[in-house]
Amino acid sequence: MPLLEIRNLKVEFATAKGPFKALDGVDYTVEAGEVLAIVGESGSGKSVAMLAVMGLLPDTATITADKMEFEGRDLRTLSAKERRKVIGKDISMIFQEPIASLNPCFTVGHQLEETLKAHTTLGRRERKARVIELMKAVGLPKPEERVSAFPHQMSGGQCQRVMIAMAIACAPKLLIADEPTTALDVTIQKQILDLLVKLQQDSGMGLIMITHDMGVVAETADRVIVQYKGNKMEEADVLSLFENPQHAYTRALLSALPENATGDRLPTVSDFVGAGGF
Ligand SMILES: Nc1ncnc2c1ncn2[C@@H]1O[C@H](COP(=O)(O)OP(=O)(O)OP(=O)(O)O)[C@@H](O)[C@H]1O
Repeated sequence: MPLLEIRNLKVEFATAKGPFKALDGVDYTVEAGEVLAIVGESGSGKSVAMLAVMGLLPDTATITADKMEFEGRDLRTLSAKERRKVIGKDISMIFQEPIASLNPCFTVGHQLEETLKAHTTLGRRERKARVIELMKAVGLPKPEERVSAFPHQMSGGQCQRVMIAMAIACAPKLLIADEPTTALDVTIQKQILDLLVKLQQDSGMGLIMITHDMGVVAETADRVIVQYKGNKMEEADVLSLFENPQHAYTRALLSALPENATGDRLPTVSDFVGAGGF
């Protein structure tokens, strides 16, 4: 049984200009221990799809799917209470803006402890020990001191490490990382990607990596879904996708990688729109 199995997921938003179809019938399957990358440019519906899984879309969204299962449990029919047991514990998510995702009023140690309080039965002393353990696991220096730091006293990369610590606090079976390195400096991006891959390999959790960056796909993924304007263009294992891309849009994304540059200017996807028939 797959960890996550979604069939024909559609999301439509009610907007002032009328209904807007953000996702138009996409399938996603993630096996236990697998890294799936969902790649596509801005607006392709990558985030919307995973926010639908997490139940985090606003009321203006209408979500339909023929199947939406986590470990065989139907996510569509879970009560709010049952959903809280799965979301944030078995499935967790990290976002692009680590500083904005943390509460500025509380220390990072407190915020990590709150996550443990919500989802585990650990006592106070055990929680404090686990917080230090988690901070070590994500490579935060001097965790005994850093527990008392507020988010604004940390760098973006360190805040993302805290967010990752929060996300793995309850040993999730599936972690969804939505552009986890986009807001960070280039040198830090690589460190955070390496950390995510290491945590995934050590724990065996499934990982969904949402990205617009084929470089990130190459570094992390086992399998790749390429999305464009709410539709799936292509799905393949990572080697086949890079060696033998089937769809013109995938070739467009690949040609935007710096190592594939031929002229004095990098091509963009818009150079291919129309020509490739998508
Ligand atoms: N709450 C909302 N109301 C209306 N439209 C929305 C809402 N949230 C997202 N959309 C639209 O849905 C489409 C898909 O958005 P989504 O955030 O999933 O794109 P994405 O591929 O993740 O790109 P990005 O990397 O920019 O987030 C976009 O056109 C976006 O404007």
